[in-house]
Amino acid sequence: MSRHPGAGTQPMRRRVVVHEGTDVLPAVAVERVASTWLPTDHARFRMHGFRDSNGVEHVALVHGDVAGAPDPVLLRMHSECLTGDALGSRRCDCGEQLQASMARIAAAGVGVVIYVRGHEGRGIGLLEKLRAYALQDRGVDTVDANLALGHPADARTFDAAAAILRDLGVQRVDLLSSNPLKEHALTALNVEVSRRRGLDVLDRADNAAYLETKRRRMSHDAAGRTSSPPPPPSSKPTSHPTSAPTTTTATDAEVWRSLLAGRPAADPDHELVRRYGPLATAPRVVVAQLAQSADGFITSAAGTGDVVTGPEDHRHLHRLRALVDAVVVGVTTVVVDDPRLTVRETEGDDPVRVVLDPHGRAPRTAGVFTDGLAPTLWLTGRPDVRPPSDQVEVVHLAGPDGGPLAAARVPGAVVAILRERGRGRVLVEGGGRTVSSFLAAGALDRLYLTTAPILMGGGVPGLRFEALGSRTGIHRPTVRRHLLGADTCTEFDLSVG
Ligand SMILES: Nc1nc2c(ncn2[C@@H]2O[C@H](COP(=O)(O)OP(=O)(O)OP(=O)(O)O)[C@@H](O)[C@H]2O)c(=O)[nH]1
Ligand SMILES: [Zn+2]
Repeated sequence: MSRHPGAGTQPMRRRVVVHEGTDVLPAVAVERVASTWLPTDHARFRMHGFRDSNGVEHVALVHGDVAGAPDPVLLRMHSECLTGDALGSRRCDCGEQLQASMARIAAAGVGVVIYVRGHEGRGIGLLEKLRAYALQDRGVDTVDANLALGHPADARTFDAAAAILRDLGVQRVDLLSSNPLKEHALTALNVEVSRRRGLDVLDRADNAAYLETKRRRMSHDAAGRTSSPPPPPSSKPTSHPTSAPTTTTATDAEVWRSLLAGRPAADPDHELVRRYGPLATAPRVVVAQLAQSADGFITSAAGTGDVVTGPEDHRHLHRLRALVDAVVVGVTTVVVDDPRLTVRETEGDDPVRVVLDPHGRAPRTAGVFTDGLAPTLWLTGRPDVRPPSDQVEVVHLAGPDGGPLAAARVPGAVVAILRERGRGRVLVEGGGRTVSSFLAAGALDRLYLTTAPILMGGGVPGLRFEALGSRTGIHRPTVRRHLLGADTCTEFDLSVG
């Protein structure tokens, strides 16, 4: 079926030539050789295999109806990276970007991933990239390593990708990339880039220095930015009647600020708006977040606070904190983890910290009582507990007769106490028992349950509750799914039914 161009007798079915401006350049042509289906975790993509006139084979994953689409088509033009894409390397962020872009396109319903072969190592080839890695192991940065080996810092060309877009009938794209040079390359090849936005992929300890170098030396956007700055004059040809000016779009930071301000953001498609829009605009809402292994444990048996989910889930938790007025934890979490419960991994104000401690077990030396980072409410059934510092307000939980409050009534009482203090937006953050008790009491509007793809076999249990009053014991709320790196966050809407 597949044959090298010119090597066989079968004529090429399509040949697309891309010219830069009106110049006749050595153009790259592509031939569509095969089309099939590719079911993936994200969507069932139509997959087209192309061979370019240099003999390099590429694939395009197409979702939805992209040919002649009236709106710009979401595009990921992904440079081949065996180590990142196939082997899960943490030296770069390629694998995560590829998965995130497939998820994004699946969610949007329309889009294209072009997997560009021949781009390995920014165009220097796999083994040369490994030699560059070996230099980087000795402290050379990613740019100087290429140069030291006699290669340009970036040897990629995007003609084949532009030709594939033509073949697919795509003229206008929303580009998923942090690299402005990709945008300029497409524009120069007469593909209209209506905007460019980065993917919400976090730096990790193993790739932070590499990503920092790309930002400092290779003009990649700063973390979290998704802007489309105008291209540098030298890279934009003047003779381009068909290429429209690039529009600047809201950055992640701007979208996040509008969410913090409770304003429905302009772009309903933005990942942050999709994820947090409903929470940001509700004046009163009680949500919970819990992270657990696929078999339902939040930490090992020793309860030493090993975190089962990855950094994206961690950042998600900080975003939830920033969007609420109060964050509630059970006393065991305070005793075992001594958490700060402040907002550190995103912009936003710290919520008031609430310790739920029916028997007065929390140590007076706990950070939430002594660090002075944010006010704390200590909710306890023990009448003799006094505030350990000015930052702490003690509220005594008592039943109607002044005696201990029944466990099943505690969640409702907590919400009422917080509302009396003008704290209508509440996050219940842990541990497993506290979140489960709010769920079982019907006190939650939303539950974000993040599952890590790991099996623990035992440990401190996550969600455990009695069947929620349904006869089958199975409860099927409406859900939305968010991919957070390797983890999956399922958002249960519990406000109905
Ligand atoms: N030479 C070299 N190539 C690398 C290195 N790390 C990753 N790559 C290659 O870089 C390519 C991806 O480029 P990146 O700079 O990560 O990102 P980009 O494609 O320019 O921009 P994004 O669209 O935001 O991903 C892949 O082909 C990788 O194989 C490295 O340290 N040295
Ligand atoms: Zn990579």
